[in-house]
Amino acid sequence: MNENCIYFCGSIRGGRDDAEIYRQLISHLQTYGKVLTEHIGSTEVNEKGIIKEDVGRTDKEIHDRDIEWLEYAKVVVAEVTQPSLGVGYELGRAVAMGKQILCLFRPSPDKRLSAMIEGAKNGDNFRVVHYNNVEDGCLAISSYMKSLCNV
Ligand SMILES: O=c1[nH]c(=O)n([C@H]2C[C@H](O)[C@@H](COP(=O)(O)O)O2)cc1CO
Repeated sequence: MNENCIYFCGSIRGGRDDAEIYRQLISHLQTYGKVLTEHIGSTEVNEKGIIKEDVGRTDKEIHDRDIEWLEYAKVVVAEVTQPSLGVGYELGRAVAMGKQILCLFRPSPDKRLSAMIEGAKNGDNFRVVHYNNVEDGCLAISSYMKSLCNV
C-alpha cells in the first residue's frame, strides 16, 4: 500500500453524465496525492463504453489492473451519484480490504442513493457526504483528507 495513492471511482459504462464533475474532483484530489485512476475523468469514451485510455485492453486486463491499484491505494474516493455496477463492486472490494472510503453523492428529487452505500457509513472508515456542486465536493474532499492526517 502506498500512503500517497488515491483510487477514485466514478461511473463509466453506467453512464458518463458526470464525467466533467469527476474530472474536476480528480484534479482537486491531485493536490493530496497521486490519483491512480485519473482516466475516469477523461471526457473521451468510445461507442462501446471504453474510455480512450483503456482502448485495446480487455475487460479482464481492466479489472485486474484496477484491483491491483485498489490494493495499492490508501484512500478510495467514489462519486456515487450516477449508479454504476463497477463502482459498487469496487466499493465492496475496498471495504473488504479495509480501505479509507469517502463516497460523494449529489441528492436530487429523482435520485436516491443505494442503501448498500448509504447504509455502509460508519463514521469511521466508510463516510458518505451529500454535496450540491463541485465546489462543495472539493471542500468535502479537503476536510476528509485533513481528517485522515489526524488519524
Ligand atoms: O473501462 C473501464 N475502466 C475502468 O477503470 N473501470 C472501473 C473504474 C470505475 O470506477 C468503474 C466504473 O464501472 P462501470 O463501467 O460499471 O460504470 O470501473 C471500468 C471500465 C468499464 O467498465
